[in-house]
Amino acid sequence: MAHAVELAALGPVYGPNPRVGCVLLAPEPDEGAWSNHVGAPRGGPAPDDVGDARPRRVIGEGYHRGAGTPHAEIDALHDARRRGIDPRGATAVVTLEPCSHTGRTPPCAEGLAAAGIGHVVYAVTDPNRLAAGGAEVLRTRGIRVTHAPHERASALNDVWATAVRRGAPFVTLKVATTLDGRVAAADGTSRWITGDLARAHAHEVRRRVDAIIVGTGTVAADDPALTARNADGALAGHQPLRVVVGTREVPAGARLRGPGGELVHLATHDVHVVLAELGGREIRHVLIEGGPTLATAFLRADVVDELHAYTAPLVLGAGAPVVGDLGVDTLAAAAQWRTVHVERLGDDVLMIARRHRPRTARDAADADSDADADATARADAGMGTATALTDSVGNGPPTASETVRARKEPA
Ligand SMILES: NC(=O)C1=CN([C@@H]2O[C@H](COP(=O)(O)OP(=O)(O)OC[C@H]3O[C@@H](n4cnc5c(N)ncnc54)[C@H](OP(=O)(O)O)[C@@H]3O)[C@@H](O)[C@H]2O)C=CC1
Ligand SMILES: Nc1c(N[C@@H]2O[C@H](COP(=O)(O)O)[C@@H](O)[C@H]2O)[nH]c(=O)[nH]c1=O
Ligand SMILES: [Zn+2]
Repeated sequence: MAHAVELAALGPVYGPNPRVGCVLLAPEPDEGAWSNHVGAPRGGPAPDDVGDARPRRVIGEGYHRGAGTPHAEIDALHDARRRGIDPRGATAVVTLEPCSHTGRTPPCAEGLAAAGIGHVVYAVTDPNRLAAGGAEVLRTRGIRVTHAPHERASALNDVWATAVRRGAPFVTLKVATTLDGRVAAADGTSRWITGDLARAHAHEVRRRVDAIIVGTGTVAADDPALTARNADGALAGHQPLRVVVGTREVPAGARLRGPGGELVHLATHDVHVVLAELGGREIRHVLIEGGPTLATAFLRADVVDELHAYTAPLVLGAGAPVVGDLGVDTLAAAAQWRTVHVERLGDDVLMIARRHRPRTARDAADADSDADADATARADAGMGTATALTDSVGNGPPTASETVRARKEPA
């Protein structure tokens, strides 16, 4: 399963579909094929999560490359056939329950059954109600099915699964502030609060989300392009949707209208309308980069899942605060957050925190493992949301990006 997770991680983190990996194992233990077994322990065979006394030969592997392309299981079956191997009787180890539905592609449960697969081991129950039920379909075909929960397999699609269960996107709120929590000086100047490394980091995050949201106030003040750019300034291959919220028009010459992701203007102040609209477009992960008005509206509605707070060593003493009144009049009424990652970026510091919401009975029923939710969130900070983040809360190693101080992103 660990190798299936590695394969899954090769897929795109953005887009409507999950990252899924699949490894096909030969039906019988095969002494001669030791060198083909990825991760075979040097000291000799050991039980693996397929339940065998010793690892088996890998006869095919695959992963999902994004909506509309073959699912991991089908990709792995193709791989076996490319190798000239008949997968009949093989075990399919897959990170997500095989799908049972005809969506953009045919159902994998049927594909595995048709290929004569003898045993399916999967890590995560599919939270997508349209696609779920593949395990049962396989059982009714007489195929042995094992559910083997795996923390990293869950963590890999944590953001996606949250969005799919909810039918609305996972929400990340990014703010770049001074030490005294200001996003602009008294005269309105707001560029160059945080440095180049923070900017590069924020662009890396943009490359991983499906949509970026700002309010019309930010469009008017900053004229942002809201594109995802590589280190050399060139547009990244994946461009998130650019969403502007508010009643004012986006000016004809706005940079937002230039090259980049599709521009969507939502003339509303209702955050739930915004999220429903984006959920309807299969947007799984949104990044809010708006000003204090938008940040306040989303926090007040308690729809923010993750906070990315970039803090610069500047003290202004006056100027717009990052967030307005949230209706919190006593400490006990404040929303609870848990820090899942801290990183120094030049002179700035990034803190990533996840909203801590007690699990409902439904969440517990949906969950695949007993893994602590924070552990999942920390793992996700490294794989799902921010880039190359280590679990560095208090004890992580310094990152390669800790050396240079530079300037704030011009968006
Ligand atoms: N440091 C940072 O992280 C950032 C700083 N900034 C700075 O913030 C400032 C702009 O702040 P701000 O005007 O708050 O920017 P916003 O992006 O939050 O836009 C606010 C506008 O959006 C519309 N709007 C959308 N939703 C709501 C809602 N729920 N309630 C009320 N209005 C809503 C309103 O305009 P309408 O009348 O059109 O409906 C409102 O005036 C600039 O100085 C900018 O440089 C901006 C982004 C990031
Ligand atoms: N195995 C697996 C998925 N399994 C299920 O299929 C759903 C998407 O189906 P479709 O619209 O046909 O692409 C997805 O939400 C998930 O529930 N999806 C994937 O994109 N890749 C895969 O490898
Ligand atoms: Zn499938």
